[in-house]
Parts: sequence; C-alpha cells; structure tokens
Amino acid sequence: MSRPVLTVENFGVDYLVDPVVHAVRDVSFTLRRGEILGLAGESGCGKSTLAYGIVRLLKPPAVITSGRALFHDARPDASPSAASPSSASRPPAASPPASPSSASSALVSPSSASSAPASPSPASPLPASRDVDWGELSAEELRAARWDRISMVFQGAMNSLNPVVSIRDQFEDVFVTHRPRMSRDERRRRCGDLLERVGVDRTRLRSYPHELSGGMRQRVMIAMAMALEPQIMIMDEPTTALDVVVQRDILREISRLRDELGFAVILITHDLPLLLEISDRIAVMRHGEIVELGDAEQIYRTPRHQYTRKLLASFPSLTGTRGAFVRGAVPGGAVSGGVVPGGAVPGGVVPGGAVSGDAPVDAS
Ligand SMILES: Nc1ncnc2c1ncn2[C@@H]1O[C@H](COP(=O)(O)OP(=O)(O)OP(=O)(O)O)[C@@H](O)[C@H]1O
Repeated sequence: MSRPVLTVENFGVDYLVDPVVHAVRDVSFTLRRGEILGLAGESGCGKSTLAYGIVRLLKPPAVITSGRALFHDARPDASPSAASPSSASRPPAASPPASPSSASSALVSPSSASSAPASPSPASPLPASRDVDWGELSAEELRAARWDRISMVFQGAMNSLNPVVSIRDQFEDVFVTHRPRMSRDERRRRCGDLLERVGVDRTRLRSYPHELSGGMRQRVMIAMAMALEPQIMIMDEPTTALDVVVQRDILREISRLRDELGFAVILITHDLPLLLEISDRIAVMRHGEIVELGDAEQIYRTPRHQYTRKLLASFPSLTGTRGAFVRGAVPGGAVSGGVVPGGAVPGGVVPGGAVSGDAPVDAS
C-alpha cells in the first residue's frame, strides 16, 4: 500500500445561509500517492464543497467549521520559485485570485474559480516541510502550491481559456509564472509534449480556443493542470459539458496518465460505472458525510452501506444486460469474467450480491 499524499481529518463546511447548510460533515479520508479516489454521491451531497474546501477555494457564505487537509509533500525542498508577473494569460482554473489565508473562511466559489481574474505570480515558496497543513498557508503560499503541488480541473474549465490568446501563449504562461528560469525553447518543447500526452497534436499550440472542439479544449486544460507535475489532481466533473463518448475517452486518458506519471487523483463524476472502472477506491457521500469508503471492487461487489446499494442500483446499466467492460477476474467469486458496469455481470451477480434482474435494493 503506497504512502498517503493527503490526509483529510474531520473536515466540516457550512454554508451560512438561513437555515445553515451543513454541506460537509466530519469527513476524514486518506488519499494515497498515485491512486485514483472516486467521490460518488447524488447531487447536493457535498462533493464539490469538499473538493474546493480541501484546497481553500471556497468563499462566503461557505465556512470551514472543522478539520484540516494535510498535504504530504514528496519534494518539500523543491518549492516553486519566485516568479515575475505574467501578462499573456493566467493559469486557468487552478490559480485563484489573491485571497486571505484565513483557515476558517472559504475563498473562491466553485463557479467563479475557473473564471478567476489573472492571478499574481507565486511570490513565496511553500514551507520546507514534508507535511503541509493547507489551511495554515498564506495567500501567497497557496497560490504557489495550487497548480504546482495540487492542481484542479473544474467542470467547464475549458471555458476559462482566454479566447483572444493562443493556446501556446496560455500554456507557456503557466511555465513563465511558475518556472521563470525555464528557457523559451524548453517551455515550447514542454508545451508540445504535454499536448501530445493528452492526445492533441502539438501544432494546435498555434490555435485559438474557438478553433478547438470542446473535447480538445478540455484536454488542453488537463494538460495544463499536469504541466507542473502536481502530486494531486482534483477533478470535479471535468468532462460534464462533453458528449458521453468524449467524456469517457478523456477520463480513461486521465487513468492512463496517472499510470504513467504517478499523480493521485480525486475524481468527481456522476458517471458511476466509469468511476467504478477507473478508480482504485471510492468514497460514497451522503448528506455531507462519507458513508462508505472502499476499494472500487468491494464497493461494487459487496457494498456495505444501504445507500451505496441504492446508488449502484440507480444505474440500470450496472444491473442491466447491455455493454461490456471487464475490471478483472474475481478470485474465487461467482463472477468469472469480472465486473461489467454498463452491462450484466457474467455469472449473474449484481452489486450487493443480489441476483441479476432483482429489484433494486431498497435503501429507504
Ligand atoms: N453558495 C451556497 N450557498 C448555500 N448553500 C450552498 C451553496 N453552495 C452549495 N450549497 C449547498 O451545499 C450542499 C452541497 O453542495 P455541493 O455543490 O457541494 O454538492 P455536490 O455533491 O457537489 O452536488 P453536484 O453533484 O450537483 O455538483 C447542497 O445542499 C447545496 O445546495
């Protein structure tokens, strides 16, 4: 089992509206280095609030009421270097505007973070410590650390590309801002390499955002989020605006890149079958709490919590008879060919141990 890269302890977030919304309640979990942790749960259960809270990207009326997110830095001495201000564009999505460092007030709303104004360049390095309490960082340290240590891809992030700036200039700006000592040639080479990693031809660097399809733009965003080799990528429905086939292609691509590059991912998507396919573990949230956390295989085969069973049963494709993808053989199990979200499970076993064709589990 790999070492943790993030430990979230007793995390709580309220929205101070009337009545108060307890959006995240006493959430604790560990993200292991290099793993994909899927966050599942119905709309409004607190997934985004948790994700944004971890990296302090919320703003009032959200208030972090308890807990902390401890980042275990693998390269505490390689702090982001100071940089000169940059003007061509901003690192989209992952770099929020200047903000106070209060541990208790959240800073940038999910909806506005991806369209944040140009961010000042990071001015100070992270503390040279292996364990960094994200809530203790100053605004400057947060700006330096986001994107560099933990990057985020938000829903609709592709829309935050500046329409009048070429992909090359926007891309290079990430390096100009965060790696000011990198030579121009090196920057250009890295930008092209990164684009190709996500399946976009490097000649597209010359393009403007409107010349790219939605899928390509989102791939560009993902490439940018990978640019500084973050140790964690938080992806909140990164493909929602795209059609299903493109969504799945991109999410599988993220899984492949994780295999290559070793970053850990917190992935939020409503596509539960795909989440089961590409996640190592899945945390199931309900009413702001994690009600179950386990290996994807276990969550699928032997969900312990009634709500998990209900969630699985709410996907007809998980219990129906169409489609085919195989997660892997199940040792000694009734299922010979592995799990088939999107279709029947060979052997007729469905989530929760029911028999294929059974009525959904009643979680009421
Ligand atoms: N700005 C806000 N003011 C008040 N309540 C809010 C605000 N933003 C979110 N909430 C509430 O907080 C709770 C958690 O919302 P959140 O967006 O985190 O859920 P989610 O699981 O990410 O939902 P979805 O899957 O639809 O994105 C919900 O009850 C939501 O209505």
